[in-house]
Amino acid sequence: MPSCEPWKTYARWGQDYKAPVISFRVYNRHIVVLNTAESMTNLLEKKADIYSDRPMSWMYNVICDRGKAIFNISSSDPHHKQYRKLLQTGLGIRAIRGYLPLIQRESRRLAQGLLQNPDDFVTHVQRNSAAVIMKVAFGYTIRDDDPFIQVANEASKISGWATEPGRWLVDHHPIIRFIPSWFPGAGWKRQGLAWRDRLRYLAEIPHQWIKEQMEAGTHSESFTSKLLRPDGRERCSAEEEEVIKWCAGALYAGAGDTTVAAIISFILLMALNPEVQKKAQQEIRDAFGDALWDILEQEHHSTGNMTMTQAPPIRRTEVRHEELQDNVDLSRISRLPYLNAIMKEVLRFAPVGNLALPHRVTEEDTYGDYRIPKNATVIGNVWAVMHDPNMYPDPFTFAPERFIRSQFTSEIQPDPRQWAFGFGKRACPGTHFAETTMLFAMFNILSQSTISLPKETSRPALEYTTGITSHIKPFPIVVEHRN
Ligand code: HEM
Repeated sequence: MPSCEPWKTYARWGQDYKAPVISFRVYNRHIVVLNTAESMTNLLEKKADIYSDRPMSWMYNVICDRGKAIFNISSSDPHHKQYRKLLQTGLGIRAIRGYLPLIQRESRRLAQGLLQNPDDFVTHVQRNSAAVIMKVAFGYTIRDDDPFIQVANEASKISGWATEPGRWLVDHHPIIRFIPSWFPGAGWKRQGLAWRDRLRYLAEIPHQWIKEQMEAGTHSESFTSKLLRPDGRERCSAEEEEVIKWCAGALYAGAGDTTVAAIISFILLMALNPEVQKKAQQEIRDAFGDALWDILEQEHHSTGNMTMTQAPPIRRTEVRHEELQDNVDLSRISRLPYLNAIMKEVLRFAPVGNLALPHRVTEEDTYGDYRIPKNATVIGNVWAVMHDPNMYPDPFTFAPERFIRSQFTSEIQPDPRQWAFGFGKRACPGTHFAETTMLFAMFNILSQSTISLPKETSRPALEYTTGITSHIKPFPIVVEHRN
């Protein structure tokens, strides 16, 4: 399998064979790649009943005991429905309205961090995402070098190693999972069992923390605390608690890398597209007038010499924040048309999940002349659709105008969110949350600063990271206070 940007190779194979669907084998596994929007809709959406399972990862699901996590669990397991219901409520539009002040506060902190220390922009973006999701999931306020972040990052690293495609023979020859761990050559099994213990331990840390806070009455309300004491009951059952733990863990796992990747790509794309940036800044000024600018201006002068480790004094920030809320209806930020168009174009131009997550088909099926065997791994090539010139003319140009009706464009191009967030019964339950986090980060960054390339540097060629999530590889940028 191609190890670098495989989505581009799959798209090229599709073009070479003039086929919307390509397939190949890796050991004994049948892989089917869907390269067109039509094939994805016809199979992953319209036949979601048979296309929504996940391929089995024996190393991760069984040896590391992660089969119950929402990302891996079978869609026929009743827990999957239960998880999705809880997450859809916890991440739905109504719940998000309650998180807006938190998202706004952390986005402002991100924008200030960028101004103070632009070289570390990736760290600021990671901190922003972690701060929001830890507060939402556990009511936990993170600090710099926070131990909980290290816990989450370690779990994410182990998960990455244990699910690396093609690395573990047991994924292709599951019979060897019965080999005892002491057996010569069974180092992989000893490694998997060690990871299982570590992952269990790491998942317990935030869960035990919130329980202790609740006992002591010192917690702030969060996704976990609300579910642990449902409908005024003193506590939930042990089985319900297990479900809550898996769901809360999914929040960090789902939000951690994804929104970070999207915001990093946004920042770099703003440096390369000054006209787009200017237009968005004008839209913000037109929509919110001078009240917002006065507050930001005062804030800039009072925090001008601050470093990131010296966070703004909480009381003053809170007061300003309330002031801002009085003057700005936060939900209006999500409705700015050009900002929304930029968000869609970031998701299209540099998709976060180029191959989404793999699905498994549970029955043999046909699509046109193609036979799709039962148990095949089915991959939607999101990148191929987002760069299909028939859907998005001039696909390698960053142009948010594609999504805005005007006198120059007769037709709006398709909304890329229908592919960016996956398919059928496995479609991302964090969509609204992700969009809100992105829009608020974009709004605050553009309100406070202008991003550009360092003087006298030429425009860098774009390169992308390869992984389950992907983003544009960072290059040097300049962030200046926006006058
Ligand atoms: C820009 C941000 C994001 C993108 C592009 C994204 C994209 C995706 C994609 C492509 C999938 C796989 C869907 C499939 O298998 O067809 C997925 C699944 C998932 N995402 Fe997201 N996601 C984002 C943010 C989030 C956030 C913020 C959360 C939670 C707070 C989240 C939670 C999840 C969960 C729990 C799943 C697994 C769903 C399942 O297997 O049933 N995601 N996401």
